[in-house]
Amino acid sequence: NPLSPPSSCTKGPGPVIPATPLLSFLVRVQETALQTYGKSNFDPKHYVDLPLKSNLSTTVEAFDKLPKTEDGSVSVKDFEAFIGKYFTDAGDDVVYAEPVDFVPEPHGFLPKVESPEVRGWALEVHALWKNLSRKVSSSVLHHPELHTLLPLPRPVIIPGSRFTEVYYWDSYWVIRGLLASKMYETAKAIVTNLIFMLDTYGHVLNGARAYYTNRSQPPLLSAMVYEIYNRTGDVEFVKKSLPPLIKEYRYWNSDIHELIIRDAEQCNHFLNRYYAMWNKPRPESSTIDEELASKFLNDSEKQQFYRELASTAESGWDFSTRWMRNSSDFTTLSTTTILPVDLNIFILRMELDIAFLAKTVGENAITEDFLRASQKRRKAFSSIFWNENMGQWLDYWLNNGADCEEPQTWKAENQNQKVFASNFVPLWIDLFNSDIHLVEKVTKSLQNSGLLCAAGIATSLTNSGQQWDFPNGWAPLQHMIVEGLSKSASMEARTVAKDIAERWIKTNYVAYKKTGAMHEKYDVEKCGEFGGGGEYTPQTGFGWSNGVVLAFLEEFGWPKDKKIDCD
Ligand SMILES: OC[C@H]1O[C@H](O[C@H]2O[C@H](CO)[C@@H](O)[C@H](O)[C@H]2O)[C@H](O)[C@@H](O)[C@@H]1O
Repeated sequence: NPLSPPSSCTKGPGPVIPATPLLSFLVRVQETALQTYGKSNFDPKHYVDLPLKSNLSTTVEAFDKLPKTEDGSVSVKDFEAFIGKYFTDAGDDVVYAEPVDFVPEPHGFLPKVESPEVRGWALEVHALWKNLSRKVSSSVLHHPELHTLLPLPRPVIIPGSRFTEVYYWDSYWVIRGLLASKMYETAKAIVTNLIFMLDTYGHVLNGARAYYTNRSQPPLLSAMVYEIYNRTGDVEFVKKSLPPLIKEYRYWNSDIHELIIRDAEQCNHFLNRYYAMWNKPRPESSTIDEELASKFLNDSEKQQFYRELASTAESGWDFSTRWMRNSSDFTTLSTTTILPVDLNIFILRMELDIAFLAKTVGENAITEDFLRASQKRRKAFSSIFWNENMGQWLDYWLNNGADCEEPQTWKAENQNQKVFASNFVPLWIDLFNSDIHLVEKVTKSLQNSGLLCAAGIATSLTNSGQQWDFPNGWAPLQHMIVEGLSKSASMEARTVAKDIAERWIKTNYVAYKKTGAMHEKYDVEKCGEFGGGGEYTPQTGFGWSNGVVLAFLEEFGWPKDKKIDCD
């Protein structure tokens, strides 16, 4: 791929970004906390989010002196006294920031929402941007060594609850909502922060914490810049963003994330996978990962499993049977040997966005290069991911032990024929949704897939207890599929899009009225119920859900007399 950096592909164990001394110490504190309190209501992330009051060495010394029993536990009294003396509360270093562009009812807000009831709720959701707006405290800026929270120059919108830092892919849907709320400055500030991370660490981090430096998340920075430009026409913003976007493109097409597949016509395709630069337990979930890995006796198997866990977190779908070779055995997680449909769609979108944005600022040579790259990837979608019988695009499984140097030959049996919402994400891209015959075929396939439920699109058909599986529905997945279908010239596709959007709006509304909150995920089998499963308790707030509801209400509106309760 001529747009990729030169390959420095090496065989053997992959790269690792070392943890900071503070982070390694907080993982020890987390382990002791688990021994001390036990598993019930234990959230490991809490301990790696604790800000230090003073320097690390004094704190470590005090920790080492705590009287410990043989199993590593400390008395609750001693542990609490230690935490109180040496740490401020988790979240103390993330402070409220008044959004500069928030007004209670923006001029021209959701013009198609005529129902007073729905309008009232939409204004409450809009007001949640104020609750979720944060900046780093001055201690983070002046003493970053005391915090795992990373210093960022501008305010952010956080997802909410335990997620008190900005997240990469969440920000795309947060921004879609902010644009409906006419909060353009807040939207641009988020992008400025993500670009700051890209400049500082070489990639946009999963989130703004020291424990996320070893991986990214689904790459949607170019899509954020595109949407903001589309609303504001701010050419200066595009000029500033273009070089970082090209830098990010190179990151995703560098050796660890890029592989070559040779199709039946002997044509090579450069495609991408998730791959974290980490081979230990995820610090934010260290106690959980260690327990999960306990079945492996051999160190190199353990390290590979830890890399799979972190790479799955990079995918944003943590966790799901989608990444498991055997869907009933979590330890068969194999994310690094999968070419995911959605990741490759995000990179195709990056190519198209960069081509468009470069044209906007007169960089025609860049436009040409990126259009060429997008045409190649478009072909790869037909040869590698498309399955004509199913009318869906399927993830492609690499042979075990894949390395980046040797092209692998495409085999039909390596397409994962299980149904996931991600199989329909290509519809989001105009190259696909503008083809009416294709859209009609894929729409039929979606209708027959089993994913369409009473309250939205299910993530998969497998009820595994993982959060990115049935019966959970996630706002980003609803949005990409609905937006794709609704752009099509096919009447049938547009009707399906509107129907899904209405079901999703209803379930968000009814759950909000019942619980007083917007939720991170919903149960698509039961209208008005939030989702569950996974390694942490269900969270509220919630950035991307708010963004998608506002974007749907802006697009589809709500008539004056239409009911909004669950039928
Ligand atoms: O602490 C466990 C994991 O939590 C995050 O993942 C989930 O929340 C994110 C924020 O809303 C979301 O982006 C992701 O899709 C969710 O699965 C975090 O991103 C993971 O890295 C972390 O291990």
